[in-house]
Amino acid sequence: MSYISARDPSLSKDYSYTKVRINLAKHYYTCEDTSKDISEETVNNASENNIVLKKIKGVENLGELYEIKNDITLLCRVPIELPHASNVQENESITRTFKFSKIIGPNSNQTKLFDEVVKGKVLEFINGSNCTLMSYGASGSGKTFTIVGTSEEPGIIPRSLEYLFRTLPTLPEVPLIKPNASGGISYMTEADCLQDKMDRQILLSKHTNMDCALHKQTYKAMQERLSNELVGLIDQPLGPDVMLNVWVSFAEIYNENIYDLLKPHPCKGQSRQKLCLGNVNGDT
Ligand SMILES: Nc1ncnc2c1ncn2[C@@H]1O[C@H](COP(=O)(O)OP(=O)(O)OP(=O)(O)O)[C@@H](O)[C@H]1O
Repeated sequence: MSYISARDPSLSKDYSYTKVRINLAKHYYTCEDTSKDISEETVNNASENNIVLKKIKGVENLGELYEIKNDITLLCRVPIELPHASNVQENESITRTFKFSKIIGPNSNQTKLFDEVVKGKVLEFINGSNCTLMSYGASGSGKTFTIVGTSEEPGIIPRSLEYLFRTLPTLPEVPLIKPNASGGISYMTEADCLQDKMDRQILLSKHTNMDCALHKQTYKAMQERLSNELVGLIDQPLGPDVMLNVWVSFAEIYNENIYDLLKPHPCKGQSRQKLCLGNVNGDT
């Protein structure tokens, strides 16, 4: 997990920011058979590294809309009452078959999802691999529920954080190193540490007391729920020469602009600073 570089104003001098657009469909491809009847010939193109999951939220008319053929095949029906494509007869229903790496059915829950899909990835991350998990779906389809969850049913973020921090050995209170924009690390001076501490205090004080208390209360309840979950095992015990620091970034993409959510809100009348995607040594 990296730290958003644009929080450091000095970086803009050293790096050229470019418009970088990636067609994610090419990377995260789920094969679709557009024929009207189910065909078993569809091919699953999700590779070992690109796992495409379909999570199905329980809704009343689920059976009319979806049929889970097996662990990886989903049949979707476009409801007859919806406007159809021009080449489809009236009263004719359309069905489409989609293949995924795995289908998480409506009877699954947050614990199963985390244990079956995410936990292994967090462990891989702890042991040195890069992992990305992206949640994509229409408004109201359950992204926030799945990723954040509730006090009663904590989602992927609180579960990952608890798993991460309970698996790692105790971390130093003062950070000594920090990721930089070129993918390396920089050592922090005493002044950097002080600045970072002040940034954190400002960030937390910018919430109203009510918000802050509510967030803490919710997270505490989540932590209590997760306190009996098993921790992971680090591949190799860390030697005395290994230094561990954890940094997180939290960004929002809104109307095609990227904003750092860990940067305090600007004063009234000022607009939020937009972040740019940068290209450093060929990496975005
Ligand atoms: N698996 C689930 N079980 C129970 N309730 C769910 C589930 N998934 C979503 N919900 C409920 O459905 C509603 C919409 O879900 P949510 O807010 O997570 O959608 P979203 O995809 O984040 O929407 P938006 O993009 O508009 O923010 C919420 O009330 C949420 O609690």
